[in-house]
Amino acid sequence: MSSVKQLIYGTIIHSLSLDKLHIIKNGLLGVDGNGKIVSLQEDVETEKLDSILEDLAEDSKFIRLSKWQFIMPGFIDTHTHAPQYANAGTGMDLPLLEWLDKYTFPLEQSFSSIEFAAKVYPRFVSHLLRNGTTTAVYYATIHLESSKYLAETVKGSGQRGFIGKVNMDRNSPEYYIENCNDSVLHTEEFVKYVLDLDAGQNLVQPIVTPRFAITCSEKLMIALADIAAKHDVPIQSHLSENTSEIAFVSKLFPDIKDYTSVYDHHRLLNHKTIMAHGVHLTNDERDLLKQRNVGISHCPNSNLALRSGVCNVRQLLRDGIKVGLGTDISGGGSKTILDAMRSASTASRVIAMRDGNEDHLKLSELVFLATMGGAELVNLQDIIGNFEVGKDFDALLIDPCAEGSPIDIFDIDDIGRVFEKFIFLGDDRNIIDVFVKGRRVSGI
Ligand SMILES: Nc1nc2[nH]cnc2c(=O)[nH]1
Ligand SMILES: [Zn+2]
Repeated sequence: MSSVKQLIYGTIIHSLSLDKLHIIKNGLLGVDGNGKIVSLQEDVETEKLDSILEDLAEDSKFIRLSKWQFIMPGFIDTHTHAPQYANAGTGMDLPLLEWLDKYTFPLEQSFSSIEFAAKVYPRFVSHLLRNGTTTAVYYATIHLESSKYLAETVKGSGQRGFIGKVNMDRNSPEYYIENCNDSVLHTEEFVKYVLDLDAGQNLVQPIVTPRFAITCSEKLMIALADIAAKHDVPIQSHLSENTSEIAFVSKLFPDIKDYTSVYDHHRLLNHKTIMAHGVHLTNDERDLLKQRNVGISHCPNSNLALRSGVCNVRQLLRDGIKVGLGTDISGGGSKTILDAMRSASTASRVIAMRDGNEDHLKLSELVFLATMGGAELVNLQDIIGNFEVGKDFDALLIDPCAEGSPIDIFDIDDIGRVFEKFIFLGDDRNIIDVFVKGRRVSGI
């Protein structure tokens, strides 16, 4: 017990696999001074608590959860655009390519000003944390300085984050474009800067970010693949989101078989690559993604809002492709992974109705995608995603009875139903504490 710095007693809920949601009653979870889970016991009788607490070091903290409170793993947002937070909830009248031109590129250009970035980024990171996102995978903009500033903001907040300086050297408006050399030089500088900032802590990491094949020349894509390989860092981009985008890519690369192969051709696909969307993939493309062990960030809010299409997540999972959830702010209008889970549920029901032979996603699967699935996408499945002993304590303390709670509990309810109510009805009022690596981070 001497290494335990925090001990939590009560209901503990986490995902063991896609179909196994584990609800531990009278659980006892110990966290050490480095934020690591050192013990997890089930069914610990209340009567035994006194003697357990006697052994607890004086400077350790004990949290006893009340009847309906529980802890669960923090949410992982595997795809979001921090600058686009300023547009969230607006401009959803156009499809992807027109939407980028009219709303998104003009906004992102404003981040050439650090002053503007300072108005948006801290608010966005705070909102994500308050809504239970303990890990987020961010796109910044093409600007080196404000991208560094986003990394510093995430670091300062205590959130775990992957931050990408966006690359685009063609098919972009003249007010928002880089030349290939600058793009490469700035990216390498950015990668080194963020690696230094993190100092090996696995909290803030760089991610190489060719925006998508349309806005990146072949030379740029290859140079970016080299930077990612040299520094052993992950890669993110967009893939097969919208049919006009796919047609544009096949016009740009007439000799390459399909969109996924374009990235493969430029050595951008590996086990550390996260591709957002993957709505319209062919069988061959899914095979290639599986072969390269690429993860797909499913962004249902965005796919519905931009009318990009409905992604068949069950098909991806059947094919053995890793899947996590993303908010894709501001293609998607909601900044919460709770909302992404609900939209993923709705999207899967649309597929079920349309195809007849496909079942919708179940609660255990939605929770897995929001936690363990995301951990697999960012290659931190041995560090976060659930409460296995040895992992970091990235967690949410949920109070279904918090003040102003949108959840009502009745005599017919049990903890399983209350958990389901939180997933489908709950909001930030129920998230009363957020921990990353054992540290409380909700107070920003
Ligand atoms: N949803 C979405 N798709 C993209 N494809 C290229 N850029 C973007 C973006 O900012 N949002
Ligand atoms: Zn996106």
